[in-house]
Amino acid sequence: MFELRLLCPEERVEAVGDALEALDALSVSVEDADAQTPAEQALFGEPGMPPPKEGWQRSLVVALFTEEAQAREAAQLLQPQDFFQGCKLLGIQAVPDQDWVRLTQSQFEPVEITPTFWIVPSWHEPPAGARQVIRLDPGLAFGTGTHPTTRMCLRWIARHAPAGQRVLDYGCGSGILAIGAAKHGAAQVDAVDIDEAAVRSTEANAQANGVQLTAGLPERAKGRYDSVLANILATPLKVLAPLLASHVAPGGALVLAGILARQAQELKDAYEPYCQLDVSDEEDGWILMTAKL
Ligand SMILES: C[S@@+](CC[C@H](N)C(=O)[O-])C[C@H]1O[C@@H](n2cnc3c(N)ncnc32)[C@H](O)[C@@H]1O
Repeated sequence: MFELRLLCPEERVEAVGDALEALDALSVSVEDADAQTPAEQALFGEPGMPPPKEGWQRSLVVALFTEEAQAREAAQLLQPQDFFQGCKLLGIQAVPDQDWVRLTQSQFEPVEITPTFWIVPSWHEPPAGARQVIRLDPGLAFGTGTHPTTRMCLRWIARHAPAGQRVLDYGCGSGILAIGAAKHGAAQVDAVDIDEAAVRSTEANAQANGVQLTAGLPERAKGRYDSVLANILATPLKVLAPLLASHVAPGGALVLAGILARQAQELKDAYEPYCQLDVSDEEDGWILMTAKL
């Protein structure tokens, strides 16, 4: 692979990027040409505010090509164009071969939920002492155990070991909570999501983990469950309050995540007609709220 490196003023970046893509660049990346210098510019605003400006004053534009000849031809075609005015060709250089798969994989390590309960990517050996292991690779659906909300739900499952129970994972994503419950002995597990891709991902992950569960769209959730887990977000959790509460069997547990610490009271209020929610775990500003019905 060969990369063509260009320096472009802010107003030229879009046209040059589009032209490079039209010239069959495999990828085009843009970064602040003044990064790591006193002239570096931040392009993010205060929370809730727009960014101070759309682009950097000077951008380093890097286009990747399979062949050196393609990179040279792109440079020759770009230089006489009107929209190239003010831009500068920095050079063409070979990109050393990398094992990209290995590099990506090396960023995903096994995740410890408890000393005996781990989430382990397929390319790793489970750590010694792991008794319940969820095999899961980063994929399209949310839930690979790297987010605090998922970890808190899994910790709850490990602590409350739902052996023999009927469990509902509402908003299953990758199916990680449903699989975790099955690995802890749940007798029947239903996993539902509004996203069809999540349903397919859950089915595939359940099979890869050798566990039985039923995955489907939300209407697949039927009747009452001993434990209902929902890691969504505060707003949908509030809307879903009557529905989720109606799926919990008398004496059963409701476990909600995806809630920021400052949203605790709103959630308590929304569920007050059905149960008393309490904060039972906290990690990185996220809370786990649970109730017995
Ligand atoms: C934050 S992910 C959680 C995934 C996984 N359960 C976990 O704990 O990592 C939330 C999931 O809820 C799904 N979702 C969002 N709103 C929903 C709704 N109203 N009903 C069912 N699923 C919903 C999303 O498609 C997404 O897969």
